[in-house]
Amino acid sequence: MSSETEDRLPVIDFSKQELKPGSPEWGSVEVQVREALEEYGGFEVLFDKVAEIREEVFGAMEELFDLPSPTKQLFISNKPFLGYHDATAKLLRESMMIDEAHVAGNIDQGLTKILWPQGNISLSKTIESFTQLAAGLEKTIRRMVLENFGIEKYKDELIDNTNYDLRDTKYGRPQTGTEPTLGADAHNDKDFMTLLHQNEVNGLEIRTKDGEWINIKPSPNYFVVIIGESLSVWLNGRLSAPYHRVTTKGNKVRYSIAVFANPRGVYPVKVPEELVADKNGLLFKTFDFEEYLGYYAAQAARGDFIDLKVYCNI
Ligand SMILES: O=C(O)CCC(=O)C(=O)O
Ligand SMILES: [Fe+2]
Repeated sequence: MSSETEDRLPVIDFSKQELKPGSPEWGSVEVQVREALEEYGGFEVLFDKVAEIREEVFGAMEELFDLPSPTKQLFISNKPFLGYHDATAKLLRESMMIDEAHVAGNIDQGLTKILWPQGNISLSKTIESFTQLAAGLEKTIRRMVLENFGIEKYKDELIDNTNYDLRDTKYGRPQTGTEPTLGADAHNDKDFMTLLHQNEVNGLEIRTKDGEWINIKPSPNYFVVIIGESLSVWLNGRLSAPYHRVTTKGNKVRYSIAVFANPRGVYPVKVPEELVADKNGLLFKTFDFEEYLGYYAAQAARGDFIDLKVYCNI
C-alpha cells in the first residue's frame, strides 16, 4: 500500500527578472532543475506572472464548461485525446484539448468559433495568454535540461519540432459521500514536459521513487512541472516520467489547465549520439509521436496501456 506524505515537490523560483542564460542565477537554477528532475521527475515553479492572469483563466474555463452539453459536443475530434471529452460513469472529469494552441489564432479558430458562432475574442485571448506564458517557461526549462546534459546544440531543433497542446479539465462535484473521488487514474505523461496550473481545490498527487504519493497543494503563483516519457526516452532513459493521479474530496469544482509540450508528428525523435556512448548503449528506437499516440489509443481502448518506453524499447 502506498501512503500519502506531507512532503512537497522542490520549489524553484523563476520569477527573478535577472534570469538570463549564462548568468550566475541561471546556473544556480539549472542545478536545482536537474536535481529535482533526477529525484522526482518534476518540481513546482514560483512564477508570479501566472497569478496575474489566473482569475481570468479560471473564469474562461467556467464559461467553457458551463456551455450546454450539445454545444460542448460540437468540439469533437477524431484524433486521440483531442477535443471535448465528457464525464463518464467512472470519472467526473470533463476536458477540452486543443492542438497547436501556441499558434496564433488556433484557439480562436479551433475552439471558440466552434462553440460560439459569433466568436469569443476575450476568451480566446485569455487562453492564448496562458498558453504563451506556459510555453515560454517550458522553453526556458528545457534549455536548462539540455545544457545540463551537454546537448544544448539540439535545443532549436527540438523546440522547432514541439507542438504545444492545451488541456482544460474540470473535475465535477462528487454527488455523494465523503470518500475521495478518482479524477484521473495514475499515469505518466507522454510528452516532453507538462506545465500545469490548478485552481484552489486540492487533488493532484505525484508518486516518488519510493512509491509514496506527494500532494501538490495549489498555490496562486505556481506552475507544476512534470516531465513526460518523450523526454525520458530522448535522453536515453536519463530521467524518468513520474506517475501522478487526481483524487478530489468535498464539493468544490476543481479546474486545471495544462500545456503539453509534445513532439510534432513526423519528426523522428532520436536519442542524440552524445547520450549513447556510455556503457548502456542505445536503449530506445527512434519514434514518431503521433504514430505512438494512435497505437496507444487503440491499445488503451482495449484496456492495455503501453508506455512509450515499452513501445520503443530495443
Ligand atoms: O488535473 C490535473 O491536475 C492533472 C491532469 C493530468 O495529469 C493530465 O491531464 O495529464
Ligand atoms: Fe498527467
